[in-house]
Amino acid sequence: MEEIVVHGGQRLTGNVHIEGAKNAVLPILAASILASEGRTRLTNVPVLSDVFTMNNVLRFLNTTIDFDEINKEITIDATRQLSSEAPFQYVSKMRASIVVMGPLLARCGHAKVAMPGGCAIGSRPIDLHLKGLSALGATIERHDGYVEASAEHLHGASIYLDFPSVGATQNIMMAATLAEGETVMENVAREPEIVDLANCLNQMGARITGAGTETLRIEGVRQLHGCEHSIVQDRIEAGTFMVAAAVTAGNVLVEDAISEHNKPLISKMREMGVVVRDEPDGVRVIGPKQLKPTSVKTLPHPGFPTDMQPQMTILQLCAQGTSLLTETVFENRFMHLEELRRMNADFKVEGRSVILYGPTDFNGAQVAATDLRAAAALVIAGLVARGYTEVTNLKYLDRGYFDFHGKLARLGADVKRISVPDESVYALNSDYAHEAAE
Ligand SMILES: CC(=O)N[C@H]1[C@@H](OP(=O)(O)OP(=O)(O)OC[C@H]2O[C@@H](n3ccc(=O)[nH]c3=O)[C@H](O)[C@@H]2O)O[C@H](CO)[C@@H](O)[C@@H]1O
Ligand SMILES: C=C(OP(=O)(O)O)C(=O)O
Repeated sequence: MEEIVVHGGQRLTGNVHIEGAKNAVLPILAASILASEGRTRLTNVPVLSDVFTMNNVLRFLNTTIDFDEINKEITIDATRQLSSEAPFQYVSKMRASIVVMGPLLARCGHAKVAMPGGCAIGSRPIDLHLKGLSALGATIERHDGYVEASAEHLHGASIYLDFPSVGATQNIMMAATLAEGETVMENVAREPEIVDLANCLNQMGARITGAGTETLRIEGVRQLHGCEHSIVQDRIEAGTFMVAAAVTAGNVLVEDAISEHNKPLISKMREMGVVVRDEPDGVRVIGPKQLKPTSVKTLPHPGFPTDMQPQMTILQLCAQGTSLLTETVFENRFMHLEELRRMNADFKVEGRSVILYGPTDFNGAQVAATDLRAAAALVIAGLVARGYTEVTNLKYLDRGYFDFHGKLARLGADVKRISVPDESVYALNSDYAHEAAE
């Protein structure tokens, strides 16, 4: 197995490059299913395990995928007759594969997708996805762990989402592109990744307006075709490096970051005493000697993103005083905190909120990532801890960060990714990682 070993205490300085967004490329790959004519070429594609998983789902559906990892480009040919079943082996690996449902239904008149189930951060039902597809005319059946949607033809509808779910907005919007007539979706997700998906769909010939607002209007068309599209920058990766820079009292230019996409994070960081400024080539972050405490509540966009919550708790734990964080989007996204307790963090969870007692004198420890953003948060804690921090379970990190340790090392962090012997052997040999890191 592999782990990241961080020796804390270095200020981060320099420039860091940000990849295309995982949460944009995954639904856009699913959207490529809709192109019955021509190929789709995506650029600025992040090289992530989730992207490989989505490529495998699409291959299983009978598309041809060519991933040029060096140039970060994917070409998809979905012009052949497609299979309409996404089995458990893929959907269980990555929940986001559920977004093939809308495009498959629209393109094939049928979609059978394994129920995604929950994950470490919450239960994650898909009732809103199904409610929307059924409003477009699909018959929905659930059996043997699968959900099956069928429709001879889809028709436009008025759909109000009870909650602005990102995945439901994407699935319904994609299905509606080929429905007959107009679909009006209200209370939809407004994330930049929704806007990127709508832009790509429009280049494929769809007629979508209102992306980025609470109401989407989709005028159905008969057919979509391939296009060229560059994936939007990853605001969560950018935000993660902003936090890493701030917490180490560093000075980092996060290249090509779009500050408009990270407004709630930047506003909180400024409140804590961090200097954040737009520059021609990106966003510069300069961390103060002492951080001020603050209160944060996660919300759908344009509120504070839940995907930045674990990283934010590190900043709060380093602040001079008591901070509060309330997680309203996922019911179980505090698991990184128990790991941080081993690094000397002091906090109290009360329902959906956590009171964080700073400043923390973090000490290095062996910690295990429980999910994607928890992994990043633990590495960031290691950057400011005394001694060595060893972060395991890197399969989570690899879902959403390309070369995370390499980028941190180039900013001056003392960090390495190493192979260690099997866990059981390793437990008897705790000095191994430190020796390997030196
Ligand atoms: C691949 C991708 O883009 N993932 C992002 C997407 O996930 P995802 O699309 O799964 O997130 P949603 O916005 O759908 O979920 C948000 C909340 O709505 C609930 N819900 C959702 C759908 C539904 O039918 N019923 C329901 O109750 C969920 O349980 C959760 O509590 O948005 C999340 C919220 O910003 C981010 O954390 C994820 O990184
Ligand atoms: C929760 C996340 O992703 P996913 O929805 O793919 O699990 C994330 O990116 O932090």
